[in-house]
Amino acid sequence: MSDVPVMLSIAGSDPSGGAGIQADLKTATALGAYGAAVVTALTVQNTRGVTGIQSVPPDFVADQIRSVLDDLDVGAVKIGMLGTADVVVAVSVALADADVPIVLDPVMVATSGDRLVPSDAVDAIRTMLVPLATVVTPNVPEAAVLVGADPAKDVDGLAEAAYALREVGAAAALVKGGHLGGDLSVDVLADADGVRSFEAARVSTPNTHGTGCTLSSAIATGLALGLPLREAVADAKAYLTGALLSGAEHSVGHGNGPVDHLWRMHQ
Ligand SMILES: Nc1ncnc2c1ncn2[C@@H]1O[C@H](COP(=O)(O)OP(=O)(O)OP(=O)(O)O)[C@@H](O)[C@H]1O
Ligand SMILES: Cc1ncc(COP(=O)(O)O)c(N)n1
Repeated sequence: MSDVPVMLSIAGSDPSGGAGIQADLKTATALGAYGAAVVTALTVQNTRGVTGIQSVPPDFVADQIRSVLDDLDVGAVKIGMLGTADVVVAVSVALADADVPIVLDPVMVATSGDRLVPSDAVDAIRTMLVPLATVVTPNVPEAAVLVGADPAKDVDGLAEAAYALREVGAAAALVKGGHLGGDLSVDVLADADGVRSFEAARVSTPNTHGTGCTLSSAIATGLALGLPLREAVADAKAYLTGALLSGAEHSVGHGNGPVDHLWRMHQ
């Protein structure tokens, strides 16, 4: 009997199914891992936006994490929306001694533009979680907030922000360029070996709900499967690009629809 690789997502719920833990579990499943999930917050959300947030008590989030880590052989953790500063603290304490790769998606704002965490939570993410991360995966505005600089305007700016995040204490940083526009969608990784960029043709589609969640959980799944970080990022980017291309052909909801997590099954 062989062990199943386990990816644990610690994130918020998106009841419309395209982002948050729902995206993470679909991604882990699609990529061949077992997906486990600790819920940190409930959102009232659909493809048009977020209209409510109910956070889970911090101790209850920590208890969920300990319960899963005590029992399952977790190969990698993905952290997404945390909701409040107290939940950030609880998650950092619960994970402090866990010997497992951590992918930190410092979720601050949804695709719809709705804010998902208050500003004191951002400070806690910077000081308590970034130093625990194997890789942190901010978009352009999130990277700017975390390093206290102007938002990147081009690929060189992505690299500068990625370097700066290593100074803040992340072992590696992947700054995502989805917000930069252009024919290519470029993300830049800074790790101990230097800088590498990951490019994909930009997909012309409104259906981008959940891209950030999907990329970070795909990276965590790759790490849980035993891939080195750069390979996990390359595979995750290819998986996300396929999901965007297939999602552009399918319609779910009436706003920014989701990517198609199960695109390989639909081919
Ligand atoms: N239209 C697109 N075509 C191809 N790749 C894209 C597109 N939009 C975003 N991406 C990719 O999706 C990932 C997430 O990028 P983005 O910078 O948008 O992060 P995010 O803001 O966290 O996500 P979201 O926009 O879902 O909130 C990155 O790998 C980015 O390059
Ligand atoms: C519960 C939850 N978590 C995260 C996001 C960000 O989603 P995106 O990947 O579109 O930035 C979201 N909209 N909802």
